[in-house]
Amino acid sequence: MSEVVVVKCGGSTISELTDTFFESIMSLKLAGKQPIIVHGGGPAINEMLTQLKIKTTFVEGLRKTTDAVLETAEMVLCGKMNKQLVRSLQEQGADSIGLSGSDGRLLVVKAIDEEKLGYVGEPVYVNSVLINELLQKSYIPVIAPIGIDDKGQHFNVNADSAAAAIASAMDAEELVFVTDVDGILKDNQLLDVVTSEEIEHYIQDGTIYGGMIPKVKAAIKSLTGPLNAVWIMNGKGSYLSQPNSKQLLYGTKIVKKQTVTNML
Ligand SMILES: Nc1ncnc2c1ncn2[C@@H]1O[C@H](COP(=O)(O)OP(=O)(O)O)[C@@H](O)[C@H]1O
Ligand SMILES: CC(=O)N[C@@H](CCC(=O)OP(=O)(O)O)C(=O)O
Repeated sequence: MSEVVVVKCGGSTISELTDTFFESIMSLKLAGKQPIIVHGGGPAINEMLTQLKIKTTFVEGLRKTTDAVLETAEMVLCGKMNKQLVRSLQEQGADSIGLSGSDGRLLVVKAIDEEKLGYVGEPVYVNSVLINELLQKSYIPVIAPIGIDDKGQHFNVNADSAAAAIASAMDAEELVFVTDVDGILKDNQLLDVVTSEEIEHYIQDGTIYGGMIPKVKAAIKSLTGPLNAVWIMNGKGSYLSQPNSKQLLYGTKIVKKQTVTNML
């Protein structure tokens, strides 16, 4: 199986993604890579919850998920956001297929803390056999972050952690978080390369906050496996259209530890 590239599209940027982004995904495919899209949809869930007058709160970046919140999140993520991405890829000629993590038990999860967070799950198993079958049939899977537990209960899953779990299970070559900023910023400057250790420090001192926290935590967790680097970049960037020109990458590269080359 050729190299898997997991691209996580943040809800902050999905509605802003242009044809160039979707063409880039097709370019990856044409260059012989196997793109997998995992997406979020936080702002769209917020909007729908407001319309339905359902209260929502966040605990450490995770949405406390009651029955009503779960129903709404599933509707928005698996309906609206997932189909929007599937359609945009199809418009570029891709054979994209939309799934949620509960379809085919693709993303098995366990509750993080039901009392504190309700139906919020953390990934414990990824059905990589199913994903591989789709890749072999040349589909681009587009995966919504809803998980299922061993009793069949559905869960809301942070999309960054879903993407990291899928990248690890698929032995991905690359994991790219596409968001609405160029990467990790410190004093308004883009950090080109950061290590897991530096990230812990930046969370402590408040440089990294809010929605960037689940992203960097998911990145650090996935770096404990074979993956060597995780990228955070802007949905409006041009990297993805240049799969063979890594020197053109623009964003933050998160690495396990500072390599000698990086320090020079
Ligand atoms: N150090 C940082 N550098 C850049 N963005 C940061 C940083 N710390 C927090 N953020 C915030 O993280 C946001 C991206 O996370 P989030 O809104 O959850 O995006 P997504 O929906 O793409 O997952 C940025 O828009 C920014 O407000
Ligand atoms: C548990 C939890 O917080 N789930 C997220 C799922 C969507 C998501 O992660 O979307 P972004 O990538 O846009 O942040 C939520 O309900 O907002």
